[in-house]
Amino acid sequence: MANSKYEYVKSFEVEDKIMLPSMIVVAIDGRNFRRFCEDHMFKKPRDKQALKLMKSCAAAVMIEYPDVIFSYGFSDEYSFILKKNPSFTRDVKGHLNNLYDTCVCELVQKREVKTEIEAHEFLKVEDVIKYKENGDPVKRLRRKVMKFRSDNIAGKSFWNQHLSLVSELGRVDEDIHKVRPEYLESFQFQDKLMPFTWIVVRIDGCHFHRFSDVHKFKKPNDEQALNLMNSCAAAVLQEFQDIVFAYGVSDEFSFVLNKDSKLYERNASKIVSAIVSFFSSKYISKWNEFFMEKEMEYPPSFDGRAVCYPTSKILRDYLSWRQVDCHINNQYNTCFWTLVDFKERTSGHQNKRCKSEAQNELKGTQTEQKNDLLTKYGIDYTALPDIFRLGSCVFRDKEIVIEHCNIIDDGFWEAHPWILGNEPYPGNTKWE
Ligand SMILES: Nc1nc2c(ncn2[C@@H]2O[C@H](COP(=O)(O)OP(=O)(O)OP(=O)(O)O)[C@@H](O)[C@H]2O)c(=O)[nH]1
Ligand SMILES: [Mg+2]
Ligand SMILES: [Mg+2]
Repeated sequence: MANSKYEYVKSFEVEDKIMLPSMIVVAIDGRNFRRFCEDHMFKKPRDKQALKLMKSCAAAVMIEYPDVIFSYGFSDEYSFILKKNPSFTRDVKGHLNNLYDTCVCELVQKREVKTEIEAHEFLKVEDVIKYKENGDPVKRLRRKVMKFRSDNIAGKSFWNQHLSLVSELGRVDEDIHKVRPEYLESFQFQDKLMPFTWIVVRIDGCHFHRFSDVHKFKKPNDEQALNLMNSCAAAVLQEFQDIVFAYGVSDEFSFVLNKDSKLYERNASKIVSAIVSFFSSKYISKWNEFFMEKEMEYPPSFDGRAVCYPTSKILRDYLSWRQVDCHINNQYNTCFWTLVDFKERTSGHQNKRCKSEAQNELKGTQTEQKNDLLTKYGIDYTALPDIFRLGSCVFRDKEIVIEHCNIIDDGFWEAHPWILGNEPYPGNTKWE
């Protein structure tokens, strides 16, 4: 689907792939975790249950992402090591070949060391990881995650004992404690975002096609699901004062940080991971507020990326691009599901043919033809709720508000000049 004069903004998305054949380590660390531990009365100095919870989450990460071959954690942090040539293609063949042992390590005090190995068998179970366009399931064999309690991962003997790791990571020649920390730090990927530019963090639900199917979201738009997304975005604005505006549609949200923001010294991974993680936690904790009668079958996850836009004009073009995309997708989906619904009702049964026929009928149609089609089926597109047609804006106007308005035309920005920093916030005497 071609998209408008605004599409040029894509050229600001810089390539941020990590050079091959580097080994990637993703280190995560609890944000403001001291407060979290106090609020939840964790035992001091170490809460065994909390450590177990961390360990169980790390194991879940390794099952979800088979490219992670080793992880190591203590306190509120975990490091995940990815194999040298990450696949990230979730096809069956690749993953059938990917059946190898992995382990999750947990640091324990020397006194507590147990040599016993706790092995969890997940083998020989096939999980459906997603569905193809034609509805066929894509399956993957579950992996075996081994958990070790060990104090000696800094010694070469540990590594050299585990042959499955050696084949992925290579043999270890030196004891790790002999390596200087400065040497290790020199490998840290510096991803500072350009100063004095608008930073946009766009997050997007991972495999939401499946998530919305499993949770039987209404088609093409589920208002409660969108309200949940909006409420999470409002919580993000409450938490991160540097975010001045957010725009959301479907399973995505774009968060705009103030041009002068110094959040995490403009370190991209930190900013993105903090927002994505906060948003995901909120989505899970707020679920029951929006879906009282629907249990969450499994927790969703989101991914994210940060892009810098040098001027307000380009930032606005970015937001216009997303809103045009919202319109194009919504119009298409409304037509598609109207056709499918009609075909299913008239043929008396649900089948794949209805979907492919609807797809063929819509191929190559322009806006006007789509509107005509909807009129034929008694639908006035312009009368559909704004939240579906325009997406959602979240911003501060004395308090944090959620609105569904046209952000392409000047009107919105003229009515809210403080968002892009041209005026102080309403009710504030000082500039924010
Ligand atoms: N039924 C329903 N589905 C929705 C709704 N909002 C989002 N979705 C689904 O979520 C998908 C979002 O699209 P994408 O983000 O491109 O696809 P994805 O499945 O999340 O895949 P990745 O983002 O690549 O992980 C849509 O294609 C829909 O299937 C909704 O309100 N109702
Ligand atoms: Mg998605
Ligand atoms: Mg999406």
